[in-house]
Amino acid sequence: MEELGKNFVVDRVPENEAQAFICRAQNFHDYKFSDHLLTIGRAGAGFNNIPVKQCSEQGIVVFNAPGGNANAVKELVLAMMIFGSRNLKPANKWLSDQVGTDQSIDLAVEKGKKAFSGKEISGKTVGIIGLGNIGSRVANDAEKLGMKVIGYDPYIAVERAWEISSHVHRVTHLSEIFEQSDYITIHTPLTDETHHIYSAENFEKMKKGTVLLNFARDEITNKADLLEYIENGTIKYFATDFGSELFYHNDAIFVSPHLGGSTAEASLNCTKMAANSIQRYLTTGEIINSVNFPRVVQELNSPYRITLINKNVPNVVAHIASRVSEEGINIANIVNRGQGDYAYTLLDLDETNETKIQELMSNFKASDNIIRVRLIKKEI
Ligand SMILES: NC(=O)c1ccc[n+]([C@@H]2O[C@H](COP(=O)([O-])OP(=O)(O)OC[C@H]3O[C@@H](n4cnc5c(N)ncnc54)[C@H](O)[C@@H]3O)[C@@H](O)[C@H]2O)c1
Ligand SMILES: O=C(O)[C@H](O)COP(=O)(O)O
Repeated sequence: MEELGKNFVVDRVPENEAQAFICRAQNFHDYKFSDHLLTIGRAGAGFNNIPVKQCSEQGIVVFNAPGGNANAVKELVLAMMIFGSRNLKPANKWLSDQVGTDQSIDLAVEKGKKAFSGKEISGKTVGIIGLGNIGSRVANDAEKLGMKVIGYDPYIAVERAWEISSHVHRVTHLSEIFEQSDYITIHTPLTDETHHIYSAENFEKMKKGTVLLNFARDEITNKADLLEYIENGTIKYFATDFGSELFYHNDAIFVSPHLGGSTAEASLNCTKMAANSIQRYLTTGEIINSVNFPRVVQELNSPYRITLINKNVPNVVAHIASRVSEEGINIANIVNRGQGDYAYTLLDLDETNETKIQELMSNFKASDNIIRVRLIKKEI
């Protein structure tokens, strides 16, 4: 992988000696991370497969690839809205059950096709929950396809808000999405708030014949409630990226096997983004696109940089500064940023004496509240 540069080997070290993992959606919740592991790059958007809290406690910086697969998901979602509207799943099943000559099947088709007459998406209302990298793209393109678009996202990022067409109407209550939409799609992470958003309480508010989509996470849907509201005609069609035995033989449900982000383009984008973040972190200590540590970018102009991951408690910076001063070293630059319970420090030193630097490192390693210490030597 060229993004990692010549100083890194890929796949040729035992797992418990690796400094970095790059992964997709495999579950790490029961995994014991070795002390060698410094970072994990999730080559995708969702990171609920990674025990982020545990990683923070161990000083492991977790990166994801925001937006890297957003176009792929958007295209599939738009396709699935049309697929559901045009009854293509039951129509295809009906057609494949026809027997006879081409001529007799043609006759049956012309007679029987009216049973599958669909609806156009143009002019209809789509409600989008979550206007991040994917939701904002779905919103803009649905609008271009002639739809009226309403969106709900109480935590929308400023950059995303700027990118969204002024024709997209933002609603402030989730219930408005369920009450007003002909199509509903969700593009949020799985959180306590989004868990089972698709359940009876909200289905009850929907128009009869709504097309519902879930290409975010399985646990967003309460499956028993979903089947009940398909049965009573409220939900005309459900398209999802997450399978269940309950779904496979239901004509009103289409399931793809977690393919939203599975295109050649998205896989390459995400892997490159994760590899770039990891490479930058390992070689410069800088952090971009981390899900558990703040963004810290600072050019290295000194012979040595020490990076510290510490608990976000009072006096840590003062403690760092006094340890440096005790060694008679001059600080060239210091950046400290906190996020939640943890903080990250880049400490650039005007010092070339390696013995002094190593003593300082040992002091830091022995300090309370400092979880991880790394030394980076400026390449000349
Ligand atoms: N099916 C797939 O293959 C696939 C691919 C990519 C992402 N995903 C899923 O889609 C999710 C979204 O991806 P993204 O790239 O757009 O992420 P993103 O972080 O760019 O956007 C998520 C958006 O959801 C919003 N949000 C969070 N909680 C919310 C809530 N309770 N109500 C409304 N909005 C809320 C956030 O403010 C943010 O704008 C991912 O977390 C992942 O679970 C699935
Ligand atoms: O969150 C994501 O990016 C998607 O769920 C894609 O997961 P994948 O990398 O396993 O395809």
